[in-house]
Amino acid sequence: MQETLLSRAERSVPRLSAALNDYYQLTKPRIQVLLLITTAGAMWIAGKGHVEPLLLLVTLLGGTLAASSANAFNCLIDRDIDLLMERTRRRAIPAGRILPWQAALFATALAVASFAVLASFANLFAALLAISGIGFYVVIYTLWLKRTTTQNIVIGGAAGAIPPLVGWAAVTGDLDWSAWVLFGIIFLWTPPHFWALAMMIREDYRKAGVPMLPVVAGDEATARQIFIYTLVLVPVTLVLYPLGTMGWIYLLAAGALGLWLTHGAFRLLKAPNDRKESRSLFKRSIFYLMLLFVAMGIDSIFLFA
Ligand code: HEM
Ligand SMILES: CC(C)=CCC/C(C)=C/CC/C(C)=C/COP(=O)(O)OP(=O)(O)O
Repeated sequence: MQETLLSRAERSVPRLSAALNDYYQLTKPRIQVLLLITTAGAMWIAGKGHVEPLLLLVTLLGGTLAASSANAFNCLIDRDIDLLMERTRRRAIPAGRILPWQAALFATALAVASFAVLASFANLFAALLAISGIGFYVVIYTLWLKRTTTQNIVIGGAAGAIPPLVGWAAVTGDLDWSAWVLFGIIFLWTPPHFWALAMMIREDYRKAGVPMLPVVAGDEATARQIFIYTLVLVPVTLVLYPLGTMGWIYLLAAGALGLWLTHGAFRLLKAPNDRKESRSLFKRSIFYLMLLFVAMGIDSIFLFA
């Protein structure tokens, strides 16, 4: 009897950890690291190199809960198209391991937790910004634009640019020009980031009937758009220097990183059908944004020392 109970308990441990992992994956954890870096970078600059460790911690926690909620709602709403795409068909909802009502409850609980954490330990403005980020990503991007227009991620990309606003507001209770430049950087970065990926997996989106730009307009037109957005993005990153928000260390880093990203976008422009080039630009876009925000952090240490 005791043995049966024991073996039953032994069997339930892996099942519980598999279920927990399914819920964890619903939050798209791999994307969160970069969202955390952009939030922390904004807080560091807003605090002129000095941020209360506890405020940093609770803001990153509240921001992660908000992004997790947004991603879980996205997985819930997109379960039909996720089932049709190779990249996403093994996700827990389309694969039937999490039921839609369970995902809805999970996503709602995360949103409530995010609001409670940010409103209690940061401020109401930061909490409201995070909630509006969830609303924008879920309603404007996922429910409306994603399935209806090739400009889906251009407008929807504004949601991904909200985390630095949350970080800035948590520190100052307000948003100034520099905060909006950070927003603009991520807003303009999103099309090169995402369209490079969409070029790699264009057939998946075609199968699912999602009107991503490479599906509708083709590789050449998409590579051209990526190049244009990159050319606009780089000068916007440099604006933080004349604004006095960042110093020369950042200026040099942003210039060098900008050339590196532009070079990647140019190579794709020359070979728009080459999947190696789109894959390389997608990876480059992620390192680019990560290193840009790391450079902001390093510069603030010297600038505000
Ligand atoms: C509307 C805007 C965006 C769209 C449509 C988008 C789309 C995607 C997609 C479809 C993937 C592949 C994910 C997978 O294979 O599961 C991806 C990867 C990624 N995205 Fe985005 N993204 C957007 C904005 C952002 C933002 C704002 C960030 C962070 C600041 C971000 C960070 C990342 C990272 C780090 C990865 C790589 C994950 C990995 O290691 O596989 N994305 N993105
Ligand atoms: C403050 C706050 C809560 C902001 C929200 C930030 C956020 C969740 C950004 C995520 C952007 C993203 C990964 C989009 C992919 O969606 P997709 O549906 O195209 O990707 P998929 O095909 O992998 O599901």
